[in-house]
Amino acid sequence: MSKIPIGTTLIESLPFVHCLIFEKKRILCDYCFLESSKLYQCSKCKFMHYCNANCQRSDWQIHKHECDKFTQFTNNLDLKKEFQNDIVRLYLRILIKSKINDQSNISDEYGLKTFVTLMDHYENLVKDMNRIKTMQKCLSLIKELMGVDFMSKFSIKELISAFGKMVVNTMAVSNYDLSESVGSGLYLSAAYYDHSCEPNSVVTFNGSKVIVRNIRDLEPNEEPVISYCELLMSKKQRQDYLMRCYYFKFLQIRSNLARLGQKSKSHKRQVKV
Ligand SMILES: C[S@@+](CC[C@H](N)C(=O)[O-])C[C@H]1O[C@@H](n2cnc3c(N)ncnc32)[C@H](O)[C@@H]1O
Repeated sequence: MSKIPIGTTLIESLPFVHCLIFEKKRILCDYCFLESSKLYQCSKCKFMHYCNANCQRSDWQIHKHECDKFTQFTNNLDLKKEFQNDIVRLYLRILIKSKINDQSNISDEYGLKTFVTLMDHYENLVKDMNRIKTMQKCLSLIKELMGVDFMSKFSIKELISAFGKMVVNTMAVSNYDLSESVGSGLYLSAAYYDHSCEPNSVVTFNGSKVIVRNIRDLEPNEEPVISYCELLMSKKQRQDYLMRCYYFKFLQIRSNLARLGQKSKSHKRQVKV
């Protein structure tokens, strides 16, 4: 096995689910997150905007389950306001894709993770009262929008696990120069990569596509690692942040030896939950 030269694209893939931040609606396409001088509104719900028919078609697999329900926003402005919160919309999309579309065992082209194999930190999450309150609030809004029939398709355990997978694995999607956040996305294989405060790889985005590249040569069997946090924070701040958001105490890069035999996997920025 030879070294992986610096700058190699380790992962370039579309999200499992993603959601444009509300402030960027009518500026960026809801599917590809790219700017367009002309965006076409979904004629039915009038809530989604796409740059072309291809993007609308690609999003339809999920949007067809929301579209009818989003029409309520015309008469229920309070509910519309609640759904400006990206976390609620992303959570709804995760529930649709994993269960209603039955995609929980499907991986992306790299095959490192499926929705089923993502970490959910179930035991930590159920003890985390702040996140549980946020989850309950999201669920009551999703129930109001989607109805009891939709909710009855999920067990409590599935709802908690899906929320855990969202908060532990979702990346905040930035624009091309990482200067501002444009949305959030759950990327299956990129979610395989662990955190390091001395990362050997970085995450960037092209629209809603994630791109992971190594920033130095990687030795054979060396795991790509990315940073989950702002590296300018003090060590204590980083440790607190990683514990609060990802439920682990960062000491050092986890030993590659412990990983031999696993498939090689490779910045993630936390969405605010
Ligand atoms: C997005 S997942 C990373 C992938 C995970 N290792 C897996 O195989 O599914 C994030 C979780 O991985 C674990 N993790 C990531 N980096 C770590 C590190 N440097 N030390 C200990 N645990 C880490 C934590 O449990 C964290 O919540």
